[in-house]
Amino acid sequence: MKTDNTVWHDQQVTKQQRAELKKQKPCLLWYTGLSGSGKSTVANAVDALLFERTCHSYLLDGDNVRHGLNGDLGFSDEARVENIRRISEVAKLFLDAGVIVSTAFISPFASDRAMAKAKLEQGEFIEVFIDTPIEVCEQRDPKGLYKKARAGEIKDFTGIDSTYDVPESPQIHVKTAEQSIEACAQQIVNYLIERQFISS
Ligand SMILES: Nc1ncnc2c1ncn2[C@@H]1O[C@H](COP(=O)(O)OS(=O)(=O)O)[C@@H](OP(=O)(O)O)[C@H]1O
Ligand SMILES: Nc1ncnc2c1ncn2[C@@H]1O[C@H](COP(=O)(O)OP(=O)(O)O)[C@@H](O)[C@H]1O
Repeated sequence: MKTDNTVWHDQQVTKQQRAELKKQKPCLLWYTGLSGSGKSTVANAVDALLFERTCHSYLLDGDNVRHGLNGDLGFSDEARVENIRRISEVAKLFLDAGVIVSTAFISPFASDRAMAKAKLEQGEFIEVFIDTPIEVCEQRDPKGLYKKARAGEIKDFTGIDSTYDVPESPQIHVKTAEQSIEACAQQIVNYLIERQFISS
């Protein structure tokens, strides 16, 4: 619970100085898509390409964050809202440190993605829609979760009995059923170069 007795301290080293040191413009690549759409795979491939280019990046991945920071949260609508709220706050801290951040969460609700965007400066939030038809996700089923959801063993499964709001105007639209993992990752890195978040 926030109290009235806390005061914001400006830090001596600024976000801009940190970014200049790293020779990059911090931003948040916000991956969103169904389970099995390819968020983790593509985000990891992008992160590896950025690392190769000596960029300072970090990936917050849904499954991993749910093991620690958000280990107390389930998959009700309320829990998902709190999950995204915490992630967006953590991502903002990373941006303050001058880092290029990727978050790979289903983040099914448009209102939560808008909330995450609103926390950042103009242009920093880059919505990356990993657009993969549910039939393809279900066929891939890398964790066997669709099978369990169809069998009624998992409730509130996104795309089956829980909502996914399709992004209306994502900055980057990635179709993993039509392109290789490498091509998807390169599409995102090209966007960062074109918008001068990183140098070519
Ligand atoms: N009910 C239900 N619905 C959707 N997903 C489920 C569910 N239960 C467990 N899982 C597994 O949890 C991963 C999704 O976690 P996220 O934190 O990305 O979800 S959310 O953004 O809060 O909606 C998701 O990971 P990904 O497959 O990587 O998306 C699943 O492995
Ligand atoms: N072009 C592609 N982009 C991303 N993933 C792909 C692609 N083609 C096949 N896949 C496979 O789809 C699966 C996606 O799983 P994952 O990345 O865990 O998705 P999510 O994080 O969205 O749940 C992986 O097994 C991956 O190898």
